[in-house]
Parts: sequence; structure tokens; C-alpha cells
Amino acid sequence: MTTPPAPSDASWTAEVRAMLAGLRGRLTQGAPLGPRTWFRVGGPAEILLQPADTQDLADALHRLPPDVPVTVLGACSNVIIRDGGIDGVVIRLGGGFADIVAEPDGLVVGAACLDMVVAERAAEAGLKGLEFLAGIPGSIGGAVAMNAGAHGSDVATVLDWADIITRDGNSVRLSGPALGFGYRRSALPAGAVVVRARLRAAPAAPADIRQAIAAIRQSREESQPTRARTGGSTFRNPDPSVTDRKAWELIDSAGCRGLTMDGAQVSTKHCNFILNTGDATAAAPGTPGRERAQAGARPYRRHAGVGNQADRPSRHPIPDRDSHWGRRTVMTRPRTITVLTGGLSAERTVSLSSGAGISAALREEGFDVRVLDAGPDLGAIVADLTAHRPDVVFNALHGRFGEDGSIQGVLDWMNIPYTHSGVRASAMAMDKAAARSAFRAAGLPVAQGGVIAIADFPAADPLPAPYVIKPLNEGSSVGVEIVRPGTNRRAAIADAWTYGPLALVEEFIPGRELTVGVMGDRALTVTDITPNPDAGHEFYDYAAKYQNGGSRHILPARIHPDAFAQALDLAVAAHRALGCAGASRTDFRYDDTQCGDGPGRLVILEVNTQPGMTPTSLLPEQAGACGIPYGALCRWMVEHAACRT
Ligand SMILES: NC(=O)C1=CN([C@@H]2O[C@H](COP(=O)(O)OP(=O)(O)OC[C@H]3O[C@@H](n4cnc5c(N)ncnc54)[C@H](OP(=O)(O)O)[C@@H]3O)[C@@H](O)[C@H]2O)C=CC1
Ligand SMILES: C=C(O[C@H]1[C@H](O)[C@@H](CO)O[C@H](OP(=O)(O)OP(=O)(O)OC[C@H]2O[C@@H](n3ccc(=O)[nH]c3=O)[C@H](O)[C@@H]2O)[C@@H]1NC(C)=O)C(=O)O
Repeated sequence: MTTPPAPSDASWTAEVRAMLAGLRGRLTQGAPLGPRTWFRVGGPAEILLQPADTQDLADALHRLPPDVPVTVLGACSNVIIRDGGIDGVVIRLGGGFADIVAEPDGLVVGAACLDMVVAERAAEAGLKGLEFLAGIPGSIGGAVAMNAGAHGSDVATVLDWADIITRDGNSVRLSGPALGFGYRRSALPAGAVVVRARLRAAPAAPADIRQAIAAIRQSREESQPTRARTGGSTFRNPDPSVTDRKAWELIDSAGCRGLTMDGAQVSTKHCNFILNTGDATAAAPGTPGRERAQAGARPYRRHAGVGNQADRPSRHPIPDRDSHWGRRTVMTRPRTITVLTGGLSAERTVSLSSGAGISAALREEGFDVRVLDAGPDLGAIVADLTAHRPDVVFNALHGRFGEDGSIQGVLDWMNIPYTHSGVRASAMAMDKAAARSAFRAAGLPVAQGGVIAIADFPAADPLPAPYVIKPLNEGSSVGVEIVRPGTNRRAAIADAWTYGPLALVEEFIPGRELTVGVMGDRALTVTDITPNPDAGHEFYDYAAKYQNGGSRHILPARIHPDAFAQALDLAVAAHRALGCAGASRTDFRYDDTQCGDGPGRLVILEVNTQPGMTPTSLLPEQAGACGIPYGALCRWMVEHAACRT
């Protein structure tokens, strides 16, 4: 009883098939996916690609333009595919990715190998440490992508490296730390396909290893519905700092054990498992992810906990007809865009640089682009927009009037859709004190501090030094000063202050500066920003941000995996707390100076609702690392333009 899929677009599929002509692997149009999944629901793949080997896969990804949605599936033990099927190209790895090579202290395994098979082969080779894989029904590719774990170990613990093919077809080897593992998550770049991994293990007697495997199998048989149509644990276990109860205990105490609706049932044996008892669809009320399933194609993702986090974002963008960052270029009619650039703020030159990059990229993408330098004459801006009436205004302004809700209000009034956030989110984010209150109210971490009158500043330190003083509403670190112990620069700072009667003071947080870009409801990755000391920058100031060589960007940041995962979550939470739209970028201080092996402390500095789009800017760099080229990023922003009020 599956809902019929939306009709596929014949000219588009023909075009994609032509692009992939000559590949050695198999291409199938409209391939049913439901029967391949453990849950046994879901519609077809518009195009299913089963590449012959790594080279074939790299070749295919290289040929597919970035705006073609690509979805990777493993053994389908942890996905529920929507009844409408999956748009674009779905990749499944087969025999060409199933080699296993035993080495003295580990195994090099293809991504299509089943976890259980790898556990067996390790035992055969007398290698200990991979027994936990015997309790996991997925593939190695899925296990790396999701940091599969069971029975006290996980992939993060044993992985030396993983070979991936990036969305643009390049082959990259990533070490464990670079994969930013957390509980059931990794920071694999968007669109990347894991093709091979090296798993560490130690020599031991095969009989002992087999005994351990048998014990794991028995425990799994006893506690999980292993023979049912299911998708493993439906919900992640909650953060132990929030509750020491497991997901299944919460489900149980909510009285849901055995609950049955429309052919889907909460398992009576292990109530974090949901079963398809025969005729469930992805859209059945009892099926997890129903709200997503109704709208089209998106694999179900593991949830963070039972209750209100029902729509937890995935770790990176997933192609989706509603929200995919790159619609099909071949089908998109060129539209008229006015790029607003320049502006009146201290960041005018940055905006001009952002605007130039954006305009060029949008023209390349086939849009009809007009550039408007937003000077002091608002009447002239309105007249120009009225005369040319663009389909979308691309707001490339930074700072006051461009980023604080002012121009957004004008565009709402004129009913012209625009990129990025609306009036309220822009105004909140720009006013650092208001943003701090919103973050606090949402339970997000901010630095100690508050607002002071700049007139009072010369008299006394408002906080124990070192601390930071900054304007309430400037971006790009304009006007930010660190006041260190023993240096009385308060009078000089107050004298030179041109940012209004108030200032924000915050404790100085040692350590590093991190930033996380968000597109829609999805965090991209974490960048560690290190000011270049040779260029004379004390922190990530205005010059360090915008001069080539002013700072070094390390991405994905090499930080504690829990901190990495937390930064991604906090960026999405901060974006939501302010009500942002489109893309934003959240800056953090990360104190890892006193945490030993622990994850350290993250503090939200600010959300940038108009993140820089210059050649050295952080958001385009993160998007690129996630397989989203600059042009596709700009197009995604245009596609997500709206009037916000
Ligand atoms: N502990 C347990 O008992 C259980 C654990 N699991 C675990 O769930 C996961 C599911 O594995 P599997 O069935 O193979 O995967 P699935 O086919 O269920 O795919 C799940 C997601 O993994 C990603 N993925 C899969 N293969 C690859 C690849 N080669 N390269 C990059 N990403 C990939 C995709 O994520 P994206 O959409 O983000 O690209 C995909 O949506 C594994 O980690 C498995 O071990 C599952 C059931 C029970
Ligand atoms: C199935 C998955 O992984 C599983 C993994 O197989 C097991 C075993 O290590 O540990 C996690 O389950 P879990 O936290 O629910 O732990 P389990 O070992 O299954 O259960 C803990 C204990 O509770 C008991 N239990 C569980 C469920 C239930 O309804 N009743 C019950 O009594 C079990 O018998 C066991 O004694 C993973 N799930 C998550 C979300 O972390 C998956 O990731 O999809």
C-alpha cells in the first residue's frame, strides 16, 4: 500500500542519463527502493546508480553538476524512505566496494561490506576489537557515516582512516579526528561517499574472539526484534546530562510499548524499535518521520530524544525537493535578481566585495542580475527597485541598515522577496544584548557580562580583566577591544568610541574562535579560525577577517568530537532562537585550555544573519567543504528568498 510516486521528469532523467553514459556501473530509472530497506517502505529512486568501483563512482560524481541531488544509501538498515521516492541520483555501492584485506593490526574494508561480515573476517584473521560490529546490521559506509556503535564500542574508537569520494568526484583520505565523530554522527562532508575504511584491531586467539561475537549475538537476539522489518533504534538515547534514562525507557514510561497504528508497531520486545507489521507506509501515523514522509523523499534520520525534538536536523544538507540547495539548473528559468551591495555601514567595502562575488556567480548560474549600490538615498533605492521590480533581492549588505532589519522592512513593505533573515531576526542578531537574552532564554551558553554606559567606562573596570568591550550593533569585529589586566586603556577606548552611548562587556574566553554556517535547518561544519600572528593580529579582528593571509581557517576543526557535535547543534539552535531564515553563521569562543581530554567549553558570541560572501569568507568555504560550490550556495539563497513578515 504505497502512495504512487510523483511523476518523474522525463527530460531531466534523460539528460542525467546522458551525462552518465559510458559508466561501467548500472543505472536504473525508477528503481524501487522499499524492498531494499529493512523497514520495507518507500518509493523509487528517480535514478539508481550502482557504480562498478571507486573510479567509476568518482567519474560519475565528477560528471554530475552540483545541483543534481545525490543520496547515498548503505544496507538501508537505518533509513525510512518516503513514499514519494527519492529525487535525483541515489547511489548504492555493491560488489566493487566489498574487498576486505587483513593487515597485522587491522582490516582495510570496502564500504559495501556488511558490519557483521567484517566482524567474522576479523575473527578469522585473529584480530580483536571489531566484535561489536557483529551486533550491527548495516554496512561499513553507513557505519562510518553514522558512527555506528553497540556493546561498548563504536566506529570512532577503531577507525584509522576512511577514503571518501567528495561530491565533486575527488578522492580524499580522512583520519578519525577529521571525521568529527560524536554519538551516532560524523562530520562527513555533504554528498561525500565513504568507499573504504581502515579499522584498527589487535592480534588475539580466534576462539576468544568468536566467543565474544557469540555473546554479542545472543544478547542482541534476546533484547532486539532481529527478525522483524525494522530500522534499528528509532531514537538516539538522550544526553546523559539531561536524563539518565534511555530512549526506550522514556517510550515505555509514555505507555507506548506495543502501540500499533496503520501497520506500524512499537516493538513489545525493545520499545525503541518500530516494526512494520505488514502494510505500513512511510506516511503512516505510526511510522517515525511521518511529517517528513508526507512531503517527498528524505531518508529518516535518527532523532535526538523522545519528545519535542521530533525534527532534529541532520548533520549536513540532504537533497530534498523542498529545500535542496541546488535545484536542477537545466529546469530553472532565469530570474531577475537585484544584488544590494555597498551600504552605509563600517563594512561597506566588505559588502562591495561580497556583492561582486555574488553577482558574478549568479550570472554564471543563469540569472539576470542587476547590481544596486545602496547609498544614503533610500528614495533612489526604492525607485530603482520599483522600476526594475526584481523577482528577488539578494541582500549582500553587511552591518547597520543592511543587516539590522532596516532594509528588510523596506523590502517587506514593497513585497519583494529577499535573501537571508527578516526584520525581527536581523534586528535581534544585530543587537548583541538582545541576542544574548534570546540565547539565554533558549538555554544556550553565552559569556558572562552585560551592557554598560560608555561614559562610566573610564572610572572602573566593569568586569575583572581580561575582558572584551564591543559595540552593541556592529559586525565583523569592528570596534572590539580586549582589556588586559594592568593596562589601563579605558579612557582611551572611551574617547575613541564612536558606536553610541552603550557598550557590551564580556569576560575574555581564552582558547580559539570557531564558526559554524547554517543553511536552513542544517549546520555545515566547524571552522577553527586562527589569526595569523605574523600578520600582527591579536584576535580575529576586521583585518584578519578580510585580508588574504590575515587568518588561517582549519576545517573541519580538529577539536574534541563532542565539542564539534555540540557546536553544530548550538549553531542550529541559535539560528532558531533568533528566528533566522536562509543562511546564517554562528561564531563561538571555544575554551579548550583547561579541559584535559574533555570537550571544553563553548560560548556563543553572535549569529551573523548576513554572513560574509567574499572570496575569503567562512560560509562559502564551509559550503565548499560540504560539496556546495559558491554558485550553488548563491542560488540556494535565491531559491530560499521570501518576504518574512
Ligand atoms: N547498533 C545497532 O544495532 C544498529 C546500528 N545501525 C547503524 O545504522 C547505520 C546504518 O547503516 P546502513 O544500513 O549501511 O546505512 P543506511 O542505508 O541505513 O544509510 C543511513 C545513512 O548513512 C549514510 N551512508 C550510508 N552509506 C554511506 C556511504 N557509503 N557513504 C556515505 N554515507 C553513507 C547516508 O547518510 P546521509 O543521508 O547523511 O548521506 C544514509 O542516509 C549504520 O551506522 C549501522 O551500523 C543500524 C541498525 C541497528
Ligand atoms: C540498535 C541500535 O543500537 C543500539 C545497540 O544495538 C544497543 C546494544 O549495544 O545499545 C543501544 O540501545 P539501547 O541503549 O536501547 O540499549 P540496549 O542494550 O538495547 O538496552 C539496554 C537494556 O535494556 C533492556 N531493554 C531494552 C528495551 C526494552 O524495551 N526493554 C528492556 O528491558 C535490554 O534488554 C538491555 O538489557 C543502541 N541504541 C542507541 C540508540 O544507542 C541502533 O543504533 O540502531
